Amino acid sequence: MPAIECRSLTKYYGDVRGIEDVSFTVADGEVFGFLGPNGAGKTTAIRTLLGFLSPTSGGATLLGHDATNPGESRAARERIGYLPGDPGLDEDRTAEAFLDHQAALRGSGSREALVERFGLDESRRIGDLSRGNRQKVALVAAFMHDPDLLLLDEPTSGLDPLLQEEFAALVRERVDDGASVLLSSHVLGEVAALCDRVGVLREGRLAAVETVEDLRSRGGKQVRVRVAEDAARDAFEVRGAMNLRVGDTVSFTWTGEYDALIDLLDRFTVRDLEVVDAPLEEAFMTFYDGDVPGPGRRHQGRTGGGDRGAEQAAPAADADADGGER
Ligand SMILES: Nc1ncnc2c1ncn2[C@@H]1O[C@H](COP(=O)(O)OP(=O)(O)OP(=O)(O)O)[C@@H](O)[C@H]1O
Repeated sequence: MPAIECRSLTKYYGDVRGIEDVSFTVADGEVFGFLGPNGAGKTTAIRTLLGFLSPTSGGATLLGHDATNPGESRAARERIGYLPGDPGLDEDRTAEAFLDHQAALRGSGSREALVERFGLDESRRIGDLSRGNRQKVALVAAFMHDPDLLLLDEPTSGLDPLLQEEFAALVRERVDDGASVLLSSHVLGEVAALCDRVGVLREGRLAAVETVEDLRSRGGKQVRVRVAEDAARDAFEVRGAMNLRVGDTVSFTWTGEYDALIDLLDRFTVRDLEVVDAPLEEAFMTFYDGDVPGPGRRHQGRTGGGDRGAEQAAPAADADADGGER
């Protein structure tokens, strides 16, 4: 049984498209990444899967439960850890009171270990915590009941690099213990480091689902070569060579067959040669027409509409789906 099976899932907010015709499967024990720029539909997909939003059409199962059926969705959420992209934590409560409440709903076997691991001071009022510390509270809430499936929306936003590493280690441990993960990010490196496969969301649609390995190979190789002869530009303007630069050395991104590259270079006396993986970003140019998700792009808070205000740091067992929206 797959951890998630999503079939033509579509969610419109009135006339505004959230996601359209999104289909994918997350296998048991897999880490699947949603990658896409702001507004691509990552949060909408996750919240519809969780049953917090009712789909306009299509369906999904989570851990075998029908995500569109409120009773089944509630049952599934007991075995799910959810980290919202924008945890609407109650500012007046202490972290301890919030985690106590979440623990009462779903359990808290790993709470103490996680609090220690992330160096969280539970006694402080959530309103007094920095963004990173709030994110830690949300992380502990999502992981502390040792869920079978984790849905993590921009999980490392606000965390410093050391804590990002700690988070990545935690995800890997949980997957080794049998959990499955769906995480969203617009940080390519994060997705590449953690995920087995990536679903690229663009304007509400899944533009592609690929293994990280395939994505890398799609990016091609970066070639830098110095030749003894005068390197005429025309000689390198061949199919497969992109971003060509000709100077003392010639550099280009090679997306063709290796044999063709060797044939090309064989016409020269090669003095120096470097062939390395092209940055993963290049693979994404093909999906985004230059609007590439990357480390420089930060999460921007949204002004919530409709049901967004009800978001919590973990799925409350009694959370209601919005029901009414189309
Ligand atoms: N409550 C809402 N009411 C109306 N439109 C919405 C609402 N929530 C999201 N949208 C719209 O749905 C589309 C997808 O937004 P969504 O938040 O799912 O994208 P995202 O990929 O998660 O973006 P981000 O990285 O900014 O979180 C956007 O056009 C957005 O404006």
